Amino acid sequence: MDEVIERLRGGLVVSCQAYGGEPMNDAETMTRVAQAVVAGGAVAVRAQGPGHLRRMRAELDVPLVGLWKDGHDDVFITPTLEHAAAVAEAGAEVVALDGTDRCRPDGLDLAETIRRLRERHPVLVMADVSTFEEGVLAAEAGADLVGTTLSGYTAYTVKTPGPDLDLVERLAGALSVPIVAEGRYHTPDQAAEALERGAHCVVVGTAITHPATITSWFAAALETGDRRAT
Ligand SMILES: CC(=O)N[C@H](C=O)[C@@H](O)[C@H](O)[C@H](O)COP(=O)(O)O
Repeated sequence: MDEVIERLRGGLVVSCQAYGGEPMNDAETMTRVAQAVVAGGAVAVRAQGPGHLRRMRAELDVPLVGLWKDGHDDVFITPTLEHAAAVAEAGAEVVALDGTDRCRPDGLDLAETIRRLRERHPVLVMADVSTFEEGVLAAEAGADLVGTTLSGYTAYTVKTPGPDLDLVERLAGALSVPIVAEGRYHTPDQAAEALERGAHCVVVGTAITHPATITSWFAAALETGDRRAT
């Protein structure tokens, strides 16, 4: 498993996810997207749901960072031990789960979730956190990697337009586990800066794999028309 951490070092992990009833939300399409990002240089793929993960595991050679989203509010990223076990059984080498210290739906705390998951599966655990304090607690709870994924997505954090690079730098300065920079990395420069500020690797999702959002950025810029002569 140390080998997986080494494969991630200094690299780009691309999150290949579609949501709800979106047209690209099927295992076949997301697996093709994942193959395309690997061809472009992604060292690993982050993906959602046992069905997508199983398909990707059969067709990709890179490590999979797997999660299972359930719900939208509070704890929704791989919320319970059973979700985590299903992600591991689908073939993910790294199980990404909510690493905040909020109550989990199955009543287990993070340390117990990680301990019981490891009893069942030889996986790495990535704790998705939203604050520095959560990152410290997640490392103490046994997480192998700590990601800034949830900064801006909890009730007590602010969603800045860009990534939370300060959180990356603080966590990297304080913890010995690898820090994964994730959340609103929209440009290559931002991703490179995360590595300079101590990240072990960077996860980019929307800006590479979510065409509806990328298109909306361009469409909005045309609608504003600020640059057009009046
Ligand atoms: C908060 C949450 O639900 N994040 C999810 C976690 O897997 C995904 O929806 C994000 O796309 C992923 O974190 C990558 O981030 P971005 O798409 O900003 O590059």
